[in-house]
Amino acid sequence: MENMRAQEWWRRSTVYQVYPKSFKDSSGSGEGDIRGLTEKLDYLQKLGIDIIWLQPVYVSPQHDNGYDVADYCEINPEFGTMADFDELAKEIRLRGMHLMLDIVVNHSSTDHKWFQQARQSKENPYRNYYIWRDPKPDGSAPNNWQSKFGGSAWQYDEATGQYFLTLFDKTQADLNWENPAVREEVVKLMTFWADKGVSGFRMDVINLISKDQEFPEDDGSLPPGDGRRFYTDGPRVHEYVKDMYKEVFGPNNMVTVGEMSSTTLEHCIRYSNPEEREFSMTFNFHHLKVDYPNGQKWELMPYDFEQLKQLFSEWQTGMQAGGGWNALFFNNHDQPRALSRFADDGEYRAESAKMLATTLHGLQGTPYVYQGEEIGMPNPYWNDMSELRDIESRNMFKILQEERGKTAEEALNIIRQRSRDNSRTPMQWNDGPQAGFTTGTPWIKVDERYPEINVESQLADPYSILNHYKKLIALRKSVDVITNGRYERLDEGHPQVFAYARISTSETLVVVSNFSARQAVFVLPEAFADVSLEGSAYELLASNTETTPLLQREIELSPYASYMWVIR
Ligand SMILES: O=P(O)(O)OC[C@H]1O[C@H](O[C@H]2O[C@H](CO)[C@@H](O)[C@H](O)[C@H]2O)[C@H](O)[C@@H](O)[C@@H]1O
Repeated sequence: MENMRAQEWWRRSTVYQVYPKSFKDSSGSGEGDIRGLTEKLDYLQKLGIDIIWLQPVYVSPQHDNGYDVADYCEINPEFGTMADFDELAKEIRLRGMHLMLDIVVNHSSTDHKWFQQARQSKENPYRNYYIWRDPKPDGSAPNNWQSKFGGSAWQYDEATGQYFLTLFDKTQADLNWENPAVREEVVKLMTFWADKGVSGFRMDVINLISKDQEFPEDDGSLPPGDGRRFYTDGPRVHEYVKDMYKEVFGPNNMVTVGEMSSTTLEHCIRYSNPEEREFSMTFNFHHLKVDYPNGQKWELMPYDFEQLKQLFSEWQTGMQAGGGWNALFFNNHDQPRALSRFADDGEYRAESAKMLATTLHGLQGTPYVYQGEEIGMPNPYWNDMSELRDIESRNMFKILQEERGKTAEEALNIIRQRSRDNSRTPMQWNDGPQAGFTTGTPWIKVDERYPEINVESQLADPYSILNHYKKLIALRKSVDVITNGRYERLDEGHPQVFAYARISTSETLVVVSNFSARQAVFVLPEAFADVSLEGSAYELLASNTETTPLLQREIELSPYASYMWVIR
């Protein structure tokens, strides 16, 4: 396995996630596009990025911003043409970077020709591409499973008198992976993109593809009682993933990441241990639910810091022990900005952004940087619902009032903190009109703090958040212990500090971060008793304060201070 791992270049890589609609508009349409991304490749190369994860640019009615695909092998005209895509892929290759595409095959759009055929009649050859069930005798849905975007997971089709399954929006029909023809279609479409030279895939909610064929009622004995236990990491999922590896990922030597919704450590070890021949790595979301009271995303509470540290530690230790590999992230297009959620986006914005970055980039796994994170973009302030675009947020705004007894103001306050649109505002390139994102009217508002927070100003400042990211990305390539070191948590329930070590035979990395707005003192465990000796061989690799702190047993940390040292 060690030999196999050595060849896996992506273990030292950093991935940059591009939400194309908000990255860079080259045409003045108000929406980002492929050419806009091509214009910015030099920026990403200079940042040190190895892999660009491009979110869906396929033909789609855009009810869920591209996660509702109507044609898997054509480019949505709003994003450009296939020639634009080919040009992008070529320019990425020329810069020595890699392109990773988003593959969304738990479901397709109901606009897809397969679904349009399937709904014609029960006898149509495409009927079995989707999941259809008869109503209960009283005409209601086949079971009580809930859509992740709110409401029943079943949609009634008047014409044929059956329900079809939609775990997300009602226009995202779940594909029937039990049908070998569907699996063949998926291999075919992935082969199409592999043949175009893409280096890998990010597989959307891929652990939901195998459903319990009994489709049982969820009796609520296991929270959240919405049916997910019957389709999450389901009965045949590993078989299906292994087939994709055999047909596409393996032969094309691809880097792949599976997005694993509500998953377990045991399954993620199986998905990402190279001996299993499934994925290169997995995303899990447990650490991003530490502010969900009783698992409820649409209720508010301050985040549980101890739980956050425990979850990181459990996944670091568990994945190491089982030979799995983590995709490391604090931000993505579905999450509010981590800076506003876990730290301070006001007075200590710069310190906070660097602290979160240092904490994450010292861990084992492959780090993902979500556009705007590298300049410390915070959640924007939403004045009212008319400013929001996300389908989930709009559905939930209604549900919170109609079914959960919230006033409009309470519902808006929840949406402000939880909405996926928090991370979807346009990338802030400079302090010009619309932050340099578009010459037109942006599809979603630009955060008003852009004159202060933008790429251009941070490129010019050696101490900027952007340059801090650049340094961390480079360190992963030069300091071996960051890739291979054993993880050990160092703080024992410290109320403000997260501290850990990464240990190999020749190096020890120490990362200490203050997650609070107060001064903190942290004492390293006994094993580090001798590190403060003058002249001992340690080096400060990353810091977010103006001081150069000594590595000694007792470490003082100013608000949101964070340090990374290596001892050799
Ligand atoms: O919160 P989890 O149950 O662990 O699920 C993880 C995320 O899954 C969904 O995200 C992805 O699929 C959606 C449908 O294709 C798409 O809308 C989204 O953009 C994808 O990333 C879910 O929407 C997210 O909220 C969860 O975080």
